[in-house]
Amino acid sequence: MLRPETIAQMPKVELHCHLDGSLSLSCIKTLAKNAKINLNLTDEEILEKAQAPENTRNLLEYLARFDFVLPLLQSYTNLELAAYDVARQAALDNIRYIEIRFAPEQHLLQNLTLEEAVEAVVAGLSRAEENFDIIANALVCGLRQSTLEKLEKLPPIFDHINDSHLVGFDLAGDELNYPQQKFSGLLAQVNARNVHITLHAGECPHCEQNIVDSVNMGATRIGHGIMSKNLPEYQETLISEKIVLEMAPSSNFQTKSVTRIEDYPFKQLYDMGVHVTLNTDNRTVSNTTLQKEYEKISTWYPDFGIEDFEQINHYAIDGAFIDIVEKEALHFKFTDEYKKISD
Ligand SMILES: O=c1[nH]cnc2c1ncn2[C@@H]1O[C@H](CO)[C@@H](O)[C@H]1O
Ligand SMILES: [Zn+2]
Repeated sequence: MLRPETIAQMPKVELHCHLDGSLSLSCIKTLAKNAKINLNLTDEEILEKAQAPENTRNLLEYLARFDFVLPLLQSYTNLELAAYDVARQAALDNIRYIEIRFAPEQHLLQNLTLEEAVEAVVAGLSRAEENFDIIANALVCGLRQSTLEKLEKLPPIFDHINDSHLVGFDLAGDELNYPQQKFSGLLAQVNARNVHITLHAGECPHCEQNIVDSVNMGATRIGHGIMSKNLPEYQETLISEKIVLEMAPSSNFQTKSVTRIEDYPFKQLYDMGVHVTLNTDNRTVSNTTLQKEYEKISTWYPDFGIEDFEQINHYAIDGAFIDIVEKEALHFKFTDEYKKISD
């Protein structure tokens, strides 16, 4: 088992982090003040509302926790501050490259347009890049429970926004009731624009088919993908196609993807050669940091060593939605820094 100080030294990549689920306490308070919303709550009460309890029963109960912060994220200023806040926390977590995702349609209650919501987030990420040693990009999420009419407004965002920080598309939300098949037309519109795709899939019990369908619809990464453990014949395809699984241990236990460590497939998939990665999913809702997720993995699998953590970061770099030159620079930097930690 690695010491927390060793884990803290490791540079990290995070591919799966939701903006709205990851706001710090101080940021939540600032956003409320700006929005002229009187929360009238102690710090403990704020966190209680923003975090999912351990006895959360399923994904839908987990997602209900987002209702608390969304009213605070309805202006350009607040979205910019929120994006800055999450990238700042990531830099403190020794993350050098992060992709932060959000669903623009949830931020339009005060007359922002979809494009303005994206511009605000991208502006906050750019400002964080100036102040911290981090590269921070944005992903646009569609919500599965949304109407197709609303969802079809998302692909054109990629025509209208010409900013290098906007790097990909995701589908999040209710996987229990909205399987992947429903979205083939939408994803064709995303593919037509050559936009990178990662999709939440295989997060819920009995949802494994969504993983196969997601890859067939153009996803090169899968959000969680826990149920791939039930697809022994398909694991070879995940390996040969170098599909990246964005796993998030704390979140996966809270949503009851799994309930026993023996059933968590991270190490088994890693040993087979599947490109697994570690992520927070939601720093606040899951009350975590990437440091804590690494510590958890190190405790569960004491043999998972520095070189294994380095390997999953190289997998994450390979799967990142950036160009080959940026990837090479990150690979080089990580190899160099991990070597120093091992020495
Ligand atoms: O683990 C997850 N699975 C599915 N959807 C999620 C998860 N975490 C967050 N969101 C959803 O994504 C939206 C945009 O960030 C959040 O508002 C939440 O509804
Ligand atoms: Zn997620």
